[in-house]
Amino acid sequence: MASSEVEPAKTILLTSVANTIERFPLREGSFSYGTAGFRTLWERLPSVVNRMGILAALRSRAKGGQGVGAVVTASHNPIFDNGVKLVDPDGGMLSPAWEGYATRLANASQYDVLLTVSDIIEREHIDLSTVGKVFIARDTRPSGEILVDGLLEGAKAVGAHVEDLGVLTTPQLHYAVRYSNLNSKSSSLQGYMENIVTAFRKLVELNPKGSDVKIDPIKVDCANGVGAIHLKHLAEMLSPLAEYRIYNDGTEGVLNEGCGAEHVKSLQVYPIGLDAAPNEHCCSLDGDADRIMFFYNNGETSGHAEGDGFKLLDGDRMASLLAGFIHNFVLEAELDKELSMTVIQTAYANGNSTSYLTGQLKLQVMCTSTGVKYLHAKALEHDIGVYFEANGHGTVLFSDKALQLILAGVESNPDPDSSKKARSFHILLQLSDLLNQAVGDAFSDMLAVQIALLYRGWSYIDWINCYSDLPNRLAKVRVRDRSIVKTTDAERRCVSPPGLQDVIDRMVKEVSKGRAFVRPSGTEDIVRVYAEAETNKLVDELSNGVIAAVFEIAGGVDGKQTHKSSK
Ligand SMILES: CC(=O)N[C@H]1[C@@H](OP(=O)(O)O)O[C@H](CO)[C@@H](O)[C@@H]1O
Ligand SMILES: [Mg+2]
Repeated sequence: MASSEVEPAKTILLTSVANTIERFPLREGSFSYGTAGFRTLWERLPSVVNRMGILAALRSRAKGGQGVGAVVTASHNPIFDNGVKLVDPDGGMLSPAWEGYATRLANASQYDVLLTVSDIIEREHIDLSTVGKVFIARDTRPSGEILVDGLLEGAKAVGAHVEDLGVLTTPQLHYAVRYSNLNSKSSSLQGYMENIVTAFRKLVELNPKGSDVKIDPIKVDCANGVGAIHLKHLAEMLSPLAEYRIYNDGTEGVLNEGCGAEHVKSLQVYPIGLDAAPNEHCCSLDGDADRIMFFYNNGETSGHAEGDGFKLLDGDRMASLLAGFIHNFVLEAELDKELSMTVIQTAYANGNSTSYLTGQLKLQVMCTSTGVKYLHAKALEHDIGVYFEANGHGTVLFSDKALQLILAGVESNPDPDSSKKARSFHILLQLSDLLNQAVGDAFSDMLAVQIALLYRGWSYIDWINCYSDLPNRLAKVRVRDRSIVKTTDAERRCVSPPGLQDVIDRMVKEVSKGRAFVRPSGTEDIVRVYAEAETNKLVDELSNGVIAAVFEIAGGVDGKQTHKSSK
């Protein structure tokens, strides 16, 4: 574009931005684009969401018009919260370099919005002759419909074509964005569904034990959220091969209230309305279906009615099951010399899961900071990257090199029945289709776990018997200013406030298998304290000691702690 044309184009764009933001006045308070985008009470969000529409369109134009996504969701949080998160053209989280723009835009006065937009156009060398493309989706929150209007307006004001995909799970939106920019798969919702259904069916057929097997039915708590809508459809497509019994489908209960992945994980109790008979396979999705927790009732009574016999299989368990399962086929396909495979965890992974992965399965394990974007980025550095947060976010990524080698193996061994090696190539290919390559996805994770258990002939009991979790505690401490707490070494060590880490080190040294760390939450105004040790007694001592130290050294407020749970 000739430079003389730039200024008028920019003036038109800024006028259009000025018009849209005027309709969505800034609310009180400050906003920060954190681990999960922006999240707060929905009434505070109209201006933020409108500005994220503007930013999504700018991001798309900066990427030469590739599709970008914006999803309106507050995941596992209460129904009156909402949020907005942007999705990059590869289907992953917004580039960290743009998170700063997001925060700046969200807090800017009306006038500063124009300056910020102008600044982004200059810095990112945005060619104003490109047209942007923005995909929008939302979860089932009633406020979503209102907020989406602002998002739509913002994106259109910056000259983007907007496609409102309606009520989708967060991973479905990530998938749509990714494949709208790649031509390898259909990016439509139907395309998403057919892709995982086909991969699942083929994997059942490829089972080395034969395809005439019974898949254990699974009870799925959908947290009264968007997962229920799409799981109903998925269940119809997979019937009668597999059976999904849907609970908390949103027809009666309230989103995330007494149910969902966060509820079962933090309280270690069954979701409301789901009666788990001993050893029945169950799981819980969160409100936007990007994470999943598995659980069962082991039949023991503990006098704690809500959680009697409750046994949780979390993200660490998924990492170890799927990593071991996939590695086995990598070995059988004789790809282990050519492909690097790594499991990525965060500091919240139970120490015994890490020992199992490295000691028993002989796999490489790496640790990153909390937040899917960090795990995802690290996974991309490897040919096969298995990443899971303990709380159930995660997937398995296959590099282009891995896919090429697997495809070449399938092409030179078209008959999976010809050898174990041949079958392994076919299985790996289908697993790479089943597992969402854009982001962690409760549906594809659930189906992948079912396949791994099916092939192994395992129940949840066999799965849980791989290792036993070290007793652990996760607590929240409210402090005056959590930004003074700074960490290093993938958040495992605290460098500020001074002296805190020394105290933690001294306490950890005193307990067998002790480990503890503190970090400021990226999503709540609190400091998180994690501790684990060999016994419940020791972990309580360690956890309480560290909580007290944080309170004293980091400026605690509101009593010693606000919340504590065992994982
Ligand atoms: C200990 C923990 O579960 N932390 C969660 C939580 O982050 P915090 O930064 O700890 O608030 O929310 C993130 C976004 O959903 C999720 O990625 C992460 O795992
Ligand atoms: Mg979620």
